[in-house]
Amino acid sequence: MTEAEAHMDFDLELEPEDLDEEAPEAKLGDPCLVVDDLHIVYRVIGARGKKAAGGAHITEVNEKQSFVRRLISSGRQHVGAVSEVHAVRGISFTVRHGESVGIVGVNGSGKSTLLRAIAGLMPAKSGSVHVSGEPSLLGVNAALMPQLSGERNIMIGGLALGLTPKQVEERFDDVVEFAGIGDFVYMPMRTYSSGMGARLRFAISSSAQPDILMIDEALATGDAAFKAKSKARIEQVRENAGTVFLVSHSISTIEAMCNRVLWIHQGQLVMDGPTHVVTEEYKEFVRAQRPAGKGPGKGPGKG
Ligand SMILES: Nc1ncnc2c1ncn2[C@@H]1O[C@H](COP(=O)(O)OP(=O)(O)OP(=O)(O)O)[C@@H](O)[C@H]1O
Repeated sequence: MTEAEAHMDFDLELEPEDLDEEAPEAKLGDPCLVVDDLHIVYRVIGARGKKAAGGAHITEVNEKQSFVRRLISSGRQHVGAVSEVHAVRGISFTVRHGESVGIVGVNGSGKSTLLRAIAGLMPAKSGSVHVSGEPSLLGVNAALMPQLSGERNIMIGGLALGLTPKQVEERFDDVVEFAGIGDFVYMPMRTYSSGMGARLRFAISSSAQPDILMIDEALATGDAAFKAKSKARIEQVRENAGTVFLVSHSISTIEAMCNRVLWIHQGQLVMDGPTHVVTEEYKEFVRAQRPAGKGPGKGPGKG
């Protein structure tokens, strides 16, 4: 089984506790996020090949250098060609307050890149992201530091989300309890399992009642009890007219938590609609890929 197929199996994994659950009806408010024809490009030095993970497009960049520039750089070590990975290619959508939006797609399709762009952590090559609301939208992922203890990261992450030091102190015990990391909170974050790290990030980012709560896979790494707690917290955010974005390979988690789903493939939006309509199509697509045994070959809607 290829790595892509292994992930696809995980995609379709249904957990018994989620089967009967559906995301509650959303009370929708005004638009709070507009993504307009967004393009995100990574520049990679020394890369070769035409396709990256998930079929993202790679272009080798032939930079014409001036005579002076060539003269200056002639003494430097040659680091290879510069390539561009076009990870998000012309995505547009609008989200309203109170929506809970899931993002699905095979590995490397551009989900995390899109989330990071919405969080303001990735510059757009072209197009734009317009956000209304507090800058607590900032994902804490960028702010957390693996060499520092969980305790220090709770403070840094809380401050990055706009809390005062006193507010962080008041919420400290709740964050540790929610993340279920016990005394590990005094250890450097680099010693955490990926699940512990993900749970702590979720606990920090949801402690500030953000306008837009963004979750990347954290829920997939938690047990049933953590999922139940997370679901309650997501609903709390939405009740306060917040918006939730969730990237997960667990379709059952997306179905339990989201009212709307965006399906991204090779950096493009292939479907945007009510959760079950999109997840059914997506599951069909993933199943159709399996017999070929070669991972994601054809794109959706390409026969
Ligand atoms: N820092 C980077 N530099 C260069 N290319 C990158 C970088 N990060 C991601 N990419 C490429 O951009 C494309 C989209 O990656 P991204 O991580 O957004 O996909 P994803 O859908 O979140 O994948 P996964 O489900 O595996 O987490 C992939 O082809 C990936 O290889």
